[in-house]
Amino acid sequence: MIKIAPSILSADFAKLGQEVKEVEAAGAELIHIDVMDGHFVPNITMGPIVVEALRPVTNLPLDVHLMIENPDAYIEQFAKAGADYISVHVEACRHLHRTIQLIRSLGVKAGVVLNPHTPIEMIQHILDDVDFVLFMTVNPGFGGQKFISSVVPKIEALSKIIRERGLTIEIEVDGGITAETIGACAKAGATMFVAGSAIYNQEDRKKALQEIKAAGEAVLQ
Ligand SMILES: O=C(CO)[C@@H](O)[C@H](O)COP(=O)(O)O
Ligand SMILES: [Co+2]
Repeated sequence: MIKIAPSILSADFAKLGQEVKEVEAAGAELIHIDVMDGHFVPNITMGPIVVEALRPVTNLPLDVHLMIENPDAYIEQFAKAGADYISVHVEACRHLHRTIQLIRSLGVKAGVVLNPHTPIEMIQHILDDVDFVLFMTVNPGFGGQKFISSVVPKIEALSKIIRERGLTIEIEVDGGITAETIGACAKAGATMFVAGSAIYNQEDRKKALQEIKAAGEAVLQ
């Protein structure tokens, strides 16, 4: 089962509600919201008020990707605003276990994110506590970057650990996902795929989304 999470970072911010509705109608499973603070990453995007504004616009789960320093200070605000999934970067958390517990205590699915260069060993002691792991396949900060294929063996290695330990953790992949790159990640064990520019920068978003999903499902048959 392949889930597609369009990233609104590549949407038209002047009509965000409509942009979300369009990908929902096109068959998206989640809406991915990239939160950037200008410190952890060199870009500034949106905060809890955008999540709150989008909450009544869609029935889809809101997948909030926090690329911020000190995420603990904002997690409650994002949960109250309507986030269903919240992920934090292992590189931004001083007390990762505490942060993950905080997310879960608010009734939100908790995820941990790894930058392309961060080894999976960094999260082996948190695997019992997370709902999902997000692998960055670009350096975080911007949409429209090139997929970094050297991340795929890390996805494969984590899938093996998840299987061996009998855990129920979903693997999400974010960055440069297209109909060409999704297959290798799906084969490696990922099930949730963020796609920003490959959907929103296309004339026919529905066609683009369906092609990406079909390419992911094709390798599983
Ligand atoms: O978190 C990020 C970037 O930091 C992503 O969610 C991007 O928004 C994905 O965009 P594409 O690579 O699919 O264009
Ligand atoms: Co993201």
